[in-house]
Amino acid sequence: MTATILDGTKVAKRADQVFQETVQELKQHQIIPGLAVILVGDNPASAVYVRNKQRRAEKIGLNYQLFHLPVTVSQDELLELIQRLNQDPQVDGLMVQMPLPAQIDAMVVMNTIAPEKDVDGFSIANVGRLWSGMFGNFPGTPRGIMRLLHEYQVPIAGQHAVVIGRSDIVGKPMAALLLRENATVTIAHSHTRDLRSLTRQADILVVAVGQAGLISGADIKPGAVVVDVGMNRNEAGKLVGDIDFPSVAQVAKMVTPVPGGVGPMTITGLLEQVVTLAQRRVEQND
Ligand SMILES: NC(=O)C1=CN([C@@H]2O[C@H](COP(=O)(O)OP(=O)(O)OC[C@H]3O[C@@H](n4cnc5c(N)ncnc54)[C@H](OP(=O)(O)O)[C@@H]3O)[C@@H](O)[C@H]2O)C=CC1
Ligand SMILES: Nc1nc(=O)c2c([nH]1)NC[C@@H]1CN(c3ccc(C(=O)N[C@@H](CCC(=O)O)C(=O)O)cc3)C=[N+]21
Ligand SMILES: [Mg+2]
Repeated sequence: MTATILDGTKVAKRADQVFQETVQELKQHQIIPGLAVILVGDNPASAVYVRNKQRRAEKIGLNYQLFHLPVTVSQDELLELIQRLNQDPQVDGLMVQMPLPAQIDAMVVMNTIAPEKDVDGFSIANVGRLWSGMFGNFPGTPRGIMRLLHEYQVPIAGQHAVVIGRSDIVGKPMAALLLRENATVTIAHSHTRDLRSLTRQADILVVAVGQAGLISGADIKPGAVVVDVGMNRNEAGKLVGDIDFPSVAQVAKMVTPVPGGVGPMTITGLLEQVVTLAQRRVEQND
């Protein structure tokens, strides 16, 4: 058996076409959805993601603004910029690229962004909304993954989903979204005993650790759907995920590649969030 590839690049392109049409319609209401991204310092990986975001945002017609601050910026200066953008009616969505330099407290930053503009969904208001089943802004990666699973009509209700990783930006919100759609969810992390006995029970396995080759074909249930969030560089400098793709593809029903899987869908999740916020602006005007 060889697994079907969950093609994030293809699904992301299709989503962009839909978003582009929605943005055109919004423009007839004199609304141009705005996304502001704050990048601090010159982390090379962040530069790649921010460039990808900009390309996609401009393609669908968003008013995209990048604020690139030096690595030495003070926390107060960063907070002042956030407060100014919180007030700016042109800005529907505002995000600060992670990671941040050591002099800046990411928790304070995330909770200074107005919750209604917090398109990453990192603020405590949005985390609360996520876990209590309300409408809110939710992180791009899990949002994008849910969209990918829906596109391929992966059943979720009643399935056993195992999420490896419990970070605030991937693992926890992933578990919350799967739970909201009635999966039975297990969250594993570095203290989990006998990880493999859990992964072998998963109908849906999401791997978000940051360790190349963590999961191989022998660790999964035949016919499972495997989502690889990991992004690692191998010895050759090539981008690889957390799974041993060739062996997993022999056993799984569906699997995401790296690159071209979750990465592009993360940006889709973000753009979807910005467009949704701008649509609400129209509804409020009507
Ligand atoms: N494609 C995309 O769009 C994105 C990709 N990523 C990538 O996904 C990966 C995870 O990112 P992120 O969540 O931010 O990472 P974190 O480092 O914040 O979290 C990693 C998680 O993995 C757990 N873990 C570590 N080792 C093991 C192990 N041996 N067995 C089981 N669990 C383990 C940790 O457990 P504990 O909590 O106990 O420490 C932690 O919960 C990274 O490779 C990152 O680059 C991230 C965001 C978006
Ligand atoms: N505030 C904040 N929000 C985030 O959503 C956020 C963040 N900080 N910091 C870092 C992580 C990571 N992330 C990715 C975005 C795009 C790709 C992406 O485009 N990946 C492509 C290409 C990658 C490449 O070529 O290097 C792919 O997988 O095919 C990956 C990862 C967003 N994150
Ligand atoms: Mg990917």
